[in-house]
Amino acid sequence: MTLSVAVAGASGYAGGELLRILADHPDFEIRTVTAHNNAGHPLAAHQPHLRSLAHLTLSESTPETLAGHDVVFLALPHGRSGEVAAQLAADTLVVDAGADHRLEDPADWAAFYGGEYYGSWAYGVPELIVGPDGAKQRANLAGAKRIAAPGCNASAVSLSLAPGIHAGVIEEEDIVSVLAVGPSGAGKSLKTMYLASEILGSANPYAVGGTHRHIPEIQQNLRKAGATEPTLSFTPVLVPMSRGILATSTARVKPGVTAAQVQEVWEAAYADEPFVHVLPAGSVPRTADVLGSNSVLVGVALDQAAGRVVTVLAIDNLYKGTAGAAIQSANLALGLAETAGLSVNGVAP
Ligand SMILES: NC(=O)C1=CN([C@@H]2O[C@H](COP(=O)(O)OP(=O)(O)OC[C@H]3O[C@@H](n4cnc5c(N)ncnc54)[C@H](OP(=O)(O)O)[C@@H]3O)[C@@H](O)[C@H]2O)C=CC1
Ligand SMILES: CC(=O)N[C@@H](CCC(=O)OP(=O)(O)O)C(=O)O
Repeated sequence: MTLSVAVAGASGYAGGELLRILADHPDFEIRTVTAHNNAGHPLAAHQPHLRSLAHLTLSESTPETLAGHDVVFLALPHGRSGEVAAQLAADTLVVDAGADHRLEDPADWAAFYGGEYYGSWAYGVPELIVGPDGAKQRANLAGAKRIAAPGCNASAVSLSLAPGIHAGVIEEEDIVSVLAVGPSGAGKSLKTMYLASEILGSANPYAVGGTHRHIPEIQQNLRKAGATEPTLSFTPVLVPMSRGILATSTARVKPGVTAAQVQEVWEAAYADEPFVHVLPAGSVPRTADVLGSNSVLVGVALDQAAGRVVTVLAIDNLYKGTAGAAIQSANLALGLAETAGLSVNGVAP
């Protein structure tokens, strides 16, 4: 049976990537695409690379235009998706690419976002370890009607560290994550810091000093993996690549843990995962290896002299970091094959 789909925020980067994947998904038919200032325009004016969808026109992102679909994907600014989702039918599967439903503690929401708190939904990273027995988040997605897709950086760091936290081979305090990120993570809105003249030839740190909004989301994930009060220094650095995240995380190793044990822990955590691949010992990924795919590549090493485990993880922020996670989670919620419509193969060079 083909399921009808609406994508809100279809003129943006996350909306565009959702549409690109959904266009080739065997179980979905895209019926409605919506925008805000650009409502009324042909979709092709904003997503000219989506040739098979060139017949579609952008409507307003109202509850009325989004009603009557089996699945609604929201790729709207923070605050807006919470407002729209609250007006959608309870039996519609709603997947939010934004942050409005990710945080379980209203105090975290107030501290890092502010404004109305809309409550938390099932978190859209199926591969995350969320139970003391090693249970994965996919179990909580089966049959869900409301799903919060992750923050792309939060997903990268959480997937990097959850195996080590769960297995008890790393300390949960004094974690340090530094990420190289592409500007598409910030969306299409025009801001000076994302101009080509500011980005090309430069590496620009931002949200330095514990202010990034993904910090409470990562801590929430690490608690589910087994941490009690994880502390994390998190610094993203904007680099000149349109897509991609390379997350380098380090954490103190527990006494007596060997390099072979560290490799085994990460391999065991992701052994059966279709999209998360642990590289052989001594190998680390590049962002170029995952662009355009739902793949997560992670390399892990033990820095004996520093007494720290180092993980290096690469994802495409728009694919696995957002749209791929949203669609993979929707597949699980709907009882479809988890991998339906999603590719492990990237584009290169
Ligand atoms: N880019 C990324 O890598 C990631 C993005 N996300 C999240 O996805 C969501 C969309 O982000 P992204 O695609 O990057 O952003 P863009 O700026 O590229 O797109 C925003 C979309 O929202 C629409 N929009 C803007 N203002 C309003 C409004 N007031 N009411 C309704 N619609 C509006 C825009 O329409 P119009 O063009 O007509 O103005 C556009 O379609 C955000 O919540 C973001 O945080 C999550 C993970 C990663
Ligand atoms: C380059 C850049 O600005 N990237 C964004 C990624 C945003 C994201 O993952 O989405 P949400 O805003 O929905 O959390 C950032 O670091 O905030």
